[in-house]
Amino acid sequence: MLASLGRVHLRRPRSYRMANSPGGVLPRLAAAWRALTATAAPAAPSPPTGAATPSVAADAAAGGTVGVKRLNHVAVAVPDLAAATAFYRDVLGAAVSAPAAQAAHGVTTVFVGLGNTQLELLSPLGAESPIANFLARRPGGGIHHVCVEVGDLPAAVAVLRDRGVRMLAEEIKVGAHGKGVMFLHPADCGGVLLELEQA
Ligand SMILES: C[C@@H](C(=O)O)C(=O)SCCNC(=O)CCNC(=O)[C@H](O)C(C)(C)COP(=O)(O)OP(=O)(O)OC[C@H]1O[C@@H](n2cnc3c(N)ncnc32)[C@H](O)[C@@H]1OP(=O)(O)O
Repeated sequence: MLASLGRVHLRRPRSYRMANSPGGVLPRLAAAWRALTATAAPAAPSPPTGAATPSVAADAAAGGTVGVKRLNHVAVAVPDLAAATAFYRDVLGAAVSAPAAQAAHGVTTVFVGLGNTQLELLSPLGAESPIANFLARRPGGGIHHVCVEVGDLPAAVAVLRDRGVRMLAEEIKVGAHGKGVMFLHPADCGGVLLELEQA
């Protein structure tokens, strides 16, 4: 109806009335928009791209971050180093290093090249090897630790100590790559034995 009692009523098209009826598409779109805008979280900042933290030492002083960088290696404790080396070299076709005794760490290591990272095969060396208990509990071997690089290891250790993360050595030691390393207690790192290595 276009007019009634002297007043002009403009009637909307039937398609609009259907869309705007209860349960129609317009009220549903409006409800969806209200729900979206009420719950939408602010956009998360982009993840770091791997660039070094400008000053980890400054961060440490400010209670900041460690500035963790790339994965260096995943270590696998093995009961038979020769057999494990042969498996990675001859069966999987990976390049493997010669075994190297790491007397200061109580292990013998073989590195397995994987292109984007490496595996470190670990075998006990000496009676006091820190992997002896691990292998006693898992005679077949298993993933022992994860090693990530940091730009400034002493500063990273300071940050972590400040945050109550337990170090597994008093001082930074020289690791398998001739660089400083520090192990962090697995109970403070989500059950993972974490090794930090100077990049
Ligand atoms: C050459 C160098 C390099 O890469 O440069 C290396 O690789 S040297 C690689 C070898 N060196 C290291 O691993 C040095 C750091 N490791 C350590 O200080 C030790 O091995 C600990 C990780 C503290 C474990 O000491 P220990 O065997 O005497 O104690 P434990 O057997 O009673 O274990 C204490 C608690 O830690 C847990 N735990 C032990 N080893 C673990 C591991 N590899 N990953 C995750 N959790 C582990 C146990 O389940 C237990 O948890 P619950 O209390 O919940 O039962």
